[in-house]
Amino acid sequence: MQSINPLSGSIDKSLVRIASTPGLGLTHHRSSPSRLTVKCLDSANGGRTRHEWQSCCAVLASKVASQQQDSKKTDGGSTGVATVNGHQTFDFVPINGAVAKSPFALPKPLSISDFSAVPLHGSQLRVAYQGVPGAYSEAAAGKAYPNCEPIPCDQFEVAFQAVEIWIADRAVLPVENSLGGSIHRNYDLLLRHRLHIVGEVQLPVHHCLLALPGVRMEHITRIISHPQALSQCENTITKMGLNASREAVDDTAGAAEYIATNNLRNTAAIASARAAELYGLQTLAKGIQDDSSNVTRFVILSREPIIPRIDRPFKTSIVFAQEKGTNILFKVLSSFAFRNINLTKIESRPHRNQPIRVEDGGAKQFEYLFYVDFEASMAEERAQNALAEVEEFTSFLRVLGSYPMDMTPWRPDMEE
Ligand SMILES: O=C(O)C(=O)C[C@]1(C(=O)O)C=C[C@@H](O)C=C1
Repeated sequence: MQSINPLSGSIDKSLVRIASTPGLGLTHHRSSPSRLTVKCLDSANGGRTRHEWQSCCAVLASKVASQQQDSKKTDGGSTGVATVNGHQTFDFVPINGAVAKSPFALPKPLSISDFSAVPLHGSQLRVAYQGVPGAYSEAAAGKAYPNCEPIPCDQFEVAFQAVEIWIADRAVLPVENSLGGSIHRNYDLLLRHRLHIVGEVQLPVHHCLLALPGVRMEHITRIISHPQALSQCENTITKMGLNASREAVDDTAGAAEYIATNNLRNTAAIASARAAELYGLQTLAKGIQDDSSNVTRFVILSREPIIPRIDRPFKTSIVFAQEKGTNILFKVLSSFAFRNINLTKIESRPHRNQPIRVEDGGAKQFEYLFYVDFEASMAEERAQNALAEVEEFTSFLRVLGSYPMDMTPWRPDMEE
């Protein structure tokens, strides 16, 4: 996945393949066995993908530039960026002396600093998720697209960007859990980015307590996991009577990997059964979520919206802000109630562009953005009428997506 491959120190073949793909607006030459110079041509006629590639190159160029600073400081690697005749030109050179840190030959998550390779091979859908292999988000990607190529990303934002710059075709991101509540970060990112919700996945989440082989419950003094997973198991862990501190890490499977890589015999991870398999851990306890029907809801994001239909149940997600000084929430909710449109979710978030309104007399009011999901397709007249009405009361309204509902029958034994 990376042009600069930190494990082998060689230039990734996929970058050469990409740079060789006709119509992408990129040219390249190998200036030395370990150096690849890629040039972004403004005049290339690459069709729909050309602009995306150019923005990809711009991102790459700036990331490579910052990597250059870092690598000079740390391991002497060099990466050059220049603008030549208005074209962005950049060299990829392996970072010297980089060695494999993990004993597991699994894909390393994308991070902002290494957006670089965009494989365009075959027709397999590339689905970005946050976390490392074994994360529940990876399972959600597999449920949505069973034959996809899952692309691990180290942050939610990276998954959004991976789709925007065509490294991935879709992103699958958690938005709420039946026990832990909303994943606020993703609500904020939905607004900041221009991707469309094209589907949802509801995934039963069954947590396990994992530790190194041979470690017993009484050895555990620390439990690490994703904050959502810690909160979903809070009561069960307390009831187990473990005298262990709890620490938040980026994702559940990452916690398992961390224990294995660092041979931590006093630490347990809350993660999936698949993470135990992947990272060679044993299961101390399973089904430790506080409710057996624990479910996380994920949204599927794409660059293009889908055409809403009426031949199957659809959901629509919107975000809106109120007119200054008016209280519109009741009116908005009535627009749906009068048309018998069921609301499935409402979430308020700070209006970050304008968080405070100072009223006459000095009182400060917090400003909010409201996210609403309702059970109707934008192809239905009642939904269109409801939104036309909502638009009258609001200063800002955006449809985040109209998409098929996940109607998978729920079975308590469905394990992830
Ligand atoms: O850490 C993971 O495995 C994730 O996929 C993230 C996440 C989340 O953000 O809620 C997804 C599902 C579970 O609810 C716990 C964690």
